Amino acid sequence: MWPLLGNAATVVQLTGVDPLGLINMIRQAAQTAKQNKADCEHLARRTDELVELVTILRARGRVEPEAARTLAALDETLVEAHQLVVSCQGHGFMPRLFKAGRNSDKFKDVYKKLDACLRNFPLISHIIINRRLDAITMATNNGGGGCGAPRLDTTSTTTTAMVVAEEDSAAAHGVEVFTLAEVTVATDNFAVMLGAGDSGTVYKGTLHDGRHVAVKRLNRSVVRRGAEDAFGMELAILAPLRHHHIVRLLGRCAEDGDLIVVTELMTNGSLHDHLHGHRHSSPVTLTWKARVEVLLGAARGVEHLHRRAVPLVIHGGVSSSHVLLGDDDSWAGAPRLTGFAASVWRAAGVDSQPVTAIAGAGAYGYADPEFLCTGRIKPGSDVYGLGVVMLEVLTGKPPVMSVWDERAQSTTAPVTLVSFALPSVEAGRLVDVLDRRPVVAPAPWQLEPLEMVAAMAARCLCLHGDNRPGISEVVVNLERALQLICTRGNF
Ligand SMILES: Nc1ncnc2c1ncn2[C@@H]1O[C@H](COP(=O)(O)OP(=O)(O)OP(=O)(O)O)[C@@H](O)[C@H]1O
Repeated sequence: MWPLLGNAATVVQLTGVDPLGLINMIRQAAQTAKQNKADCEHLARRTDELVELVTILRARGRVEPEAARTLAALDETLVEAHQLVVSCQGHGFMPRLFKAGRNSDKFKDVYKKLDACLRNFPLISHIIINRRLDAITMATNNGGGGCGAPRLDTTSTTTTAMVVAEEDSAAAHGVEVFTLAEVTVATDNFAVMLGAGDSGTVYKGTLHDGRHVAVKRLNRSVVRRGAEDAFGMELAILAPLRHHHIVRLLGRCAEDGDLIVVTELMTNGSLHDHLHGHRHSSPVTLTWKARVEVLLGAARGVEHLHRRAVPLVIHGGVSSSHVLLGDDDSWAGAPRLTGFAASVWRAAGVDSQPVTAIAGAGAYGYADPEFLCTGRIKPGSDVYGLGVVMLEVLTGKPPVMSVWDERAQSTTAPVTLVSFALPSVEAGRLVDVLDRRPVVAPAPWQLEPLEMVAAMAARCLCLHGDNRPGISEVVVNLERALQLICTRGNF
């Protein structure tokens, strides 16, 4: 189709309109379409979803041959989409060209082409990063010592490679590079700890320009195979993500064996701390409205990763510790996802994909049972994690806990929240496990929206990923539950 794509002019370049301009023109033309109005508007929405991708690719400047081929096909499809929408405006010679009957086939054809382009991008990113890793590994192993020089151990080689490989991506997305001295000053020598996770410890900091930030420093004393690789991967995956419900990556530092990620500060900590910590009067524990708002925000973040991010991402670690809450006035409506160390780019054309040793599908209590059996991760693994978070929010209980055994007069060995609460939910007895902090004795009209959330949680927690709902269905369900709560008095 486009044999010399590396350097060849694309259709868009030939027509003199850039892809963002075309997307805009499609949007405008759809508004005035007279025939196939619904199809035109749908097509406009689909092409609107490409704005992020096109912006990122333009920011990169240099385009690899694989990406150039797909970009050219995308350009060509955008031109076709624009012609099709214009043809539906009912004047000129185009309407004669695309008769109504044939138009529906034309729309299908354009959707197919758009899908084909979008499916290619994760694969392309994968190829490009692997190629860079190979080149860097070869250079590191051959360089400096010549024949007989000792080979670096694979972990540190891969680490160097990952860090360098993410540099292109991070730089293209405006991620700043900080020196260790700058980070040390910003954090007052790592004085205030915000939290700690599997891959590092997070500190509070203030940059020279006054921005408050969270600084995650890989805990190098923890010998965890692959932890450093995860760090580089986290940067590469997080750098291009821009969404209201995903924490924003601001900077990084790789110096003197220190690997540091700088993100925006989420001043109200994690959902886990609010639900299970020692806060006496957290707004999350006070109302069901706030709780469902937080769930909805988290679900929207996952929806972005699964359906709109470029490349698509599987989070791999959805948990209440990875749902962060922001400013006082808007925090309940603006939770953001973090914890991307186990994330992977979604592979094209497969239902599930193998993961490396460093990635997974959730910590204990959150892990997708299908992943535990097969070792393969899929978007449904995140839906399972979100199902556990939904149960945490409904019951106020942590993902793993001990329960009091009346007969033995002692606490049991730790059990998961799923095995503790799901039987009651499935039996229609949510009240038996419902958290009483927001409403001590909920009336049936208050229980109804919570039962909607519980029923959705139960579906998210199906053993087989294929039986779980897609993330957009979860979002719609939570929107409905929230709407019901709001119309019934914001309890
Ligand atoms: N941007 C932030 N603002 C405020 N607190 C944060 C921020 N990032 C992390 N934290 C705190 O630090 C804790 C651990 O951070 P994070 O989830 O990134 O680490 P992690 O569990 O090691 O992640 P991963 O699973 O990616 O390794 C969080 O639960 C939260 O309490």
